[in-house]
Amino acid sequence: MSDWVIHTNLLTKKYRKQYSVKNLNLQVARGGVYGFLGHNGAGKTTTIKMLLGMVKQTSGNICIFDRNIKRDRKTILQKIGSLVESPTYYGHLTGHENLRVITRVLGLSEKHIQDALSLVRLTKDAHRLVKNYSLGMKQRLGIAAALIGNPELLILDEPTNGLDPAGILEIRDLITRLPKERGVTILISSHLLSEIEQTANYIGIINKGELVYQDTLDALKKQVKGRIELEVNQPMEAAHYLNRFGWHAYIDENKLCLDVTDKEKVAQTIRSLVQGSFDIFDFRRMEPSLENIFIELTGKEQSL
Ligand SMILES: Nc1ncnc2c1ncn2[C@@H]1O[C@H](COP(=O)(O)OP(=O)(O)OP(=O)(O)O)[C@@H](O)[C@H]1O
Repeated sequence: MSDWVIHTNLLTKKYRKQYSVKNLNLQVARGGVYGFLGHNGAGKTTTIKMLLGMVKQTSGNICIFDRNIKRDRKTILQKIGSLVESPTYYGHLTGHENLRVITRVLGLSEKHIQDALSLVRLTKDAHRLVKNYSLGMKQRLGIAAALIGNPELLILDEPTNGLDPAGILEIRDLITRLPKERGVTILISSHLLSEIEQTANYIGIINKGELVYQDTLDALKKQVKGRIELEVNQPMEAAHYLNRFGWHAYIDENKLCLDVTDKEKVAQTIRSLVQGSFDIFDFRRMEPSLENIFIELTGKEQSL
């Protein structure tokens, strides 16, 4: 058994001459939450639909549970729960009745319904009509439906889209609990870094169909540099002056900048500037931001 629940090799989808997904080598580890991040139109849904066999790849391979989707599609899909685009439900039925429709099709028992409702914390509201549910509750019902066959892998495409802050919190809580309580592996897509950052331990960033980053969230954080910005009387001269002492100062919007945030280095920089007789009018410490890295990797023109 490999470490990967999902493993794709050069996965590619072309619509006419346009690549939607290009040479994707996705590696989703067992038991964790994989955050699949990218701007709108980056190729997340297309990738997810290929994983679920809803869209046929142009080239490349998909292995899920160490099986090739081309050969073992049915066996693989039996172990996956998914929520792609908005969940479908009957508004005139209760949450419980909606799930019963699914268990009948799958030949599952009442216990499965109770279990799924309890996981998404909808037991109390199970006998209310779904048309009276909040958006967050409807989304949780969609996830309950995805969980009903006790899947090993849960794939959620932008599950918090359109939800209010309370709804987002509900889904976030659920995504954090499931791997711990059930050992489920989760792949969740989003265009919001802040969303993925809260729940995922592994990150894949897709940009214009290509994977531009894939590693742990911690590794991504290590790439993040903070910086200091100083307003000085002669910024260009000050940068040259500092660089003669081995600093890497640069100018951004007429501010003198250095990619340092640790206290000792900040103090040394200011001391050097004072010794060089530069006037310091203003000083700002810019804390490291994951968002900056995301923008760097995916292009500034599409900032979040
Ligand atoms: N059936 C299709 N025919 C032609 N082009 C398509 C089709 N489906 C998707 N695309 C194109 O593929 C690219 C990736 O779309 P996709 O929906 O996978 O992106 P996404 O990252 O999921 O974004 P969003 O969150 O907006 O859905 C887009 O340029 C889209 O227009």
